[in-house]
Amino acid sequence: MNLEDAFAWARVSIGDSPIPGFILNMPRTIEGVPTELQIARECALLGNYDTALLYFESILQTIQLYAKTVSDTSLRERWLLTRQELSLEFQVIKDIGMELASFKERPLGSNSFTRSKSSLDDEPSYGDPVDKDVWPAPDPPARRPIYRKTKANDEDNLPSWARNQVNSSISSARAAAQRGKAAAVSKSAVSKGKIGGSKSSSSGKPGTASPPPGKKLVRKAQSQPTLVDRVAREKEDNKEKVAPETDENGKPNFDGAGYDKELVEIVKRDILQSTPNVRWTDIAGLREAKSLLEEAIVLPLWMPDFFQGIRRPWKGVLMTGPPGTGKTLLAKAVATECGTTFFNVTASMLTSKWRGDSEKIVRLLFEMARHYAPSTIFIDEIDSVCSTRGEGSEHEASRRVKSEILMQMDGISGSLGTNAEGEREPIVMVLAATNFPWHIDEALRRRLEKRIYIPLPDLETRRELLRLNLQSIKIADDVVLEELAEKIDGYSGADITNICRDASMMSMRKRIRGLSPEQIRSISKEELEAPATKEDFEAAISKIQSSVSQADLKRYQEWMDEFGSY
Ligand SMILES: Nc1ncnc2c1ncn2[C@@H]1O[C@H](COP(=O)(O)OP(=O)(O)OP(=O)(O)O)[C@@H](O)[C@H]1O
Repeated sequence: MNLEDAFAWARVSIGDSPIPGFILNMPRTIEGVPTELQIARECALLGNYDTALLYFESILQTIQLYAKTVSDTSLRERWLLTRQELSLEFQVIKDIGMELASFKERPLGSNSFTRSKSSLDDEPSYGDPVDKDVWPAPDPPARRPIYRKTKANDEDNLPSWARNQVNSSISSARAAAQRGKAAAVSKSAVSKGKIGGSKSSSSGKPGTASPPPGKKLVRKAQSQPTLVDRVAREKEDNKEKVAPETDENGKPNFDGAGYDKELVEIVKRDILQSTPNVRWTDIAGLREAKSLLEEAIVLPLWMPDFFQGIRRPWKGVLMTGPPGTGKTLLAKAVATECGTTFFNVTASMLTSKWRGDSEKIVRLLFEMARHYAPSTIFIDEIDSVCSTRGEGSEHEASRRVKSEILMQMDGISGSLGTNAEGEREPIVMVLAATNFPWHIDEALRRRLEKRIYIPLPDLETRRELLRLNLQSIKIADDVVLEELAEKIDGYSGADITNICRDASMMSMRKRIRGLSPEQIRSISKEELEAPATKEDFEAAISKIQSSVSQADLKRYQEWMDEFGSY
């Protein structure tokens, strides 16, 4: 369908039917988008907001579906950006439509708009509002003509002011499209049209044929912001409210245009952690895991030319193992030590708190990660959002979130090549953790190319853990860390931290037993901070059992034998 045909169709349908059937039958191809967009904008210009919105919806959907099929990240990003801009336009048109509807609901009567005989027989026309200060001028689109198709020539049925406007819009749109400046199309088309007004009336000189009805109102309407003004203003607002110029590191702030401001704030506040402040030295043992993570993340940053082609960096790393073994700490240390921006997401955040918005959050998250690259996205408890697909109990929303994560991970090129603009691809690494690796969807498992096991601490690590945990408290001379470390075989790092905390509070508990609140308050700090004894540690160990069973360990071993990738 060429532009004229499409437009003729659209014009015929305006007024004939609230939902023109041809829209529903329209082929949804990406090639059809420019034409559809042209029609959508023309419909908006002529005040047929319902039809314009239908077109916009179809366009947004087409772009979204198409973007999913584009493997080139930068190209896909550009499509998604275009989609964001169009959805802003869509929103503005929707707002205008709603505003207009609210005018229509007001009764026509003494305190409303008066009707006068129109130069067009079948067209409603409005005179001046009775009280201009109280009642705003109705939006000119309310006066839109109802066009009817004739055998002779469709355009004959258009009043000349509208025909001139449409023709000039189309020709300028064509010219601009040829120059490849799509943005200019809307600007010139809309500003010329002033949404249902006319060029001639804007200059105060009526056109050659009958001027548009309700000239005074049209003039008044011209002082109102145009579609383009509103889009531009909304973008400005977004920038002002969402994105100050630079962050604390002097990096340009993420421009959340096109996204719900609240979502951008949520991600910035709850997920983005620029400095998690955990060092390798804060983590006991796990030497293998540390060096693997370093290799996966630091080396590609240091030697980008080496990590090309088959040696591209890993897209994702899965850390699995019993609970409390330091997986979260490792992820934080990666971000601190490697200087990457850290996005800390727990899957439960996505599945509960923002149900409904979860997919948008995932999209936003990856977009922000690319903006602040090099970035590490840490997804804890990934099994709860990416469990095996198609299970009966699977919720539709979590299925969509899962698909979005997979799609976004595919978008991480993993190569350090250059994009169409000659810029280096941003490095975004997904680091996931789970205590239930057997629940993970196989498609996700494949994308998490490195799958490493974070084990229970061995003897040396347990000793180191005791040392780390006890460095800020006093311990009695009878405490031998080596002996203690042997006694707590089978305990996780988190269990050991609990034991140390409990033991360090034993002397205080003994000291305050049987005392009144008054007496407790009068105890000196020195007395309370008596060193933890061997007896205290033994009491703590007898109270706290290991949180990991042998059966669990066996299951991890079996899974790693089958799917592990070091
Ligand atoms: N290797 C370690 N070095 C230092 N502290 C550790 C280590 N392992 C565990 N801990 C302690 O255990 C706590 C829990 O660790 P972390 O949250 O990293 O475990 P996790 O494996 O992510 O647990 P979960 O699977 O339950 O989320 C830490 O805050 C820390 O006190």
